[in-house]
Amino acid sequence: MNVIATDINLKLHQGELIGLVGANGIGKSTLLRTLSRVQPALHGKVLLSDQDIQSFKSVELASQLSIVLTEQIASKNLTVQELVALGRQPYTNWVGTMAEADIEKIRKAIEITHITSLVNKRCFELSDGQMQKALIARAIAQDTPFIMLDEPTTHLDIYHKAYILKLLKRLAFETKKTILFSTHEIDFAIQLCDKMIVMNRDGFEFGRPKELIQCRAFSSLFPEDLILFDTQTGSYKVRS
Ligand SMILES: Nc1ncnc2c1ncn2[C@@H]1O[C@H](COP(=O)(O)OP(=O)(O)OP(=O)(O)O)[C@@H](O)[C@H]1O
Repeated sequence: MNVIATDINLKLHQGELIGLVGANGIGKSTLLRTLSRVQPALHGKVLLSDQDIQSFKSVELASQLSIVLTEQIASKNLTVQELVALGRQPYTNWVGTMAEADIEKIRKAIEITHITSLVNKRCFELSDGQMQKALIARAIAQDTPFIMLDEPTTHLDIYHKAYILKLLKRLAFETKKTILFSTHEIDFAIQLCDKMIVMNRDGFEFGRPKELIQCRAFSSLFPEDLILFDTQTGSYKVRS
């Protein structure tokens, strides 16, 4: 057995956008999968609204927590409209009948993720970035108090990276959701997140981006032979 990370102890609050950063292979996806019950923790507890996550029934958990993983979805034959509609599954009855409110949430999720022109396309016809936006729309349609996303902006161009992260920030603030996402866009995360989790070989640091800059959390994230963290601009610079 390979233990990825230990002694992770933190509390996330309503209305916060939290970025999870760290080098390749450090354990960001593993942490998100563990927090969302996709895989079991080797040790310790995850509490959601003070309740052990293990004690939730699956459908109950799906109404509290949505997760966007990087893995491919099961059926790429679905249209974008159908994929986003899956977000409403935890709330519909056993035949999947949707109420007006469900349809409205799907419409809104499609609109704010800028994928209206894609609704009738099948998922296999989408580019990676378009697919990423459709999966984010599905999580938004699910409308849970807690949203987790594993590298939600990987395939997006720089404009849409900023757009999606700002959208997540607005969603967290306006709808009082807790949104946790992993990312390699450290400079965008520093600018937009309320809090960040920095995973490194010695453990993890958790706090507001400004505090993390001050305690040199970003400076010690990578070997300093190639890149240096500039505390003034909050970004990495290539060594000349
Ligand atoms: N299915 C698996 N089986 C065995 N080991 C795995 C598996 N998935 C990941 N690992 C290992 O677990 C460790 C953490 O991987 P994880 O995917 O959580 O890292 P990450 O921080 O998300 O990395 P990246 O930034 O590259 O996506 C890595 O060392 C990886 O090799």
